[in-house]
Amino acid sequence: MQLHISENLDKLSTGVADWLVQYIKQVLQKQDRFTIALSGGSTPKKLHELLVTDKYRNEIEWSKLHFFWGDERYVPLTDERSNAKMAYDTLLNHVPVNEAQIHIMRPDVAPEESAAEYEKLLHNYFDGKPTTFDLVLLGMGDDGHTLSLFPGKTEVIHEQKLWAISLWLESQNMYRITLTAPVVNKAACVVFLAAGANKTTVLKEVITGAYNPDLYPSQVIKPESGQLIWFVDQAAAGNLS
Ligand SMILES: O=C(O)[C@H](O)[C@@H](O)[C@H](O)[C@H](O)COP(=O)(O)O
Repeated sequence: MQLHISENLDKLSTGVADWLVQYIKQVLQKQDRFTIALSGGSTPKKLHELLVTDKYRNEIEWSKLHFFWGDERYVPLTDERSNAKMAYDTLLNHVPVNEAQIHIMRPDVAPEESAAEYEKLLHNYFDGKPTTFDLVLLGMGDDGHTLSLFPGKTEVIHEQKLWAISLWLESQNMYRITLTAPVVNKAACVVFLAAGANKTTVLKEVITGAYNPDLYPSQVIKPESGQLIWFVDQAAAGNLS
């Protein structure tokens, strides 16, 4: 596991953007497609906004990237809570990609159907390959959740068969569609982004505490053969080093 600590979210985002450009180039030297699962939440926004500036935009072969999501709120694509909307608004509408490269978790069919459709899509892409996504970008909530694996949701946290499932999240009064640990843990590289003092305590528990994924679901992310990299700011890192 690698831990990169930056002074603040801006510097964290720049560090991730620099790393990402090099990683994409490295992967595309060996294959003609790069698969990335985007994270929801607010932390990735700054990274997305950087990637659409000339400095980074011109360094990436956008036509070779395929975009997936780690999880989605089951709300219309026009809803501000939609992870897909956030990605379109801050990234996908500003780079030369076409709809065939973008694979959303559909909010216009029943949640179970959307998850089942995504399950099929993922197997079409990754069955028979040594790893799944080239990169999974993840955030971590201040309760230690990642994707839509929330504390106490033991079935979802420990799902071992399906790669994509739907769940009812009573705390937010909405359905969620989420990838599960098995498909993420088969990725070639998993990157967590975490920033802010509200994550200090939980980050220390997740990274250095006893293994307790029912309380700290982010701990269930342990790539089998891929890299695990944390990009955090000093506020979240606290006295981690
Ligand atoms: O749909 C979501 O909410 C995200 O996928 C979720 O897992 C997010 O990454 C964390 O909640 C961190 O969110 P912030 O980046 O806003 O702190």
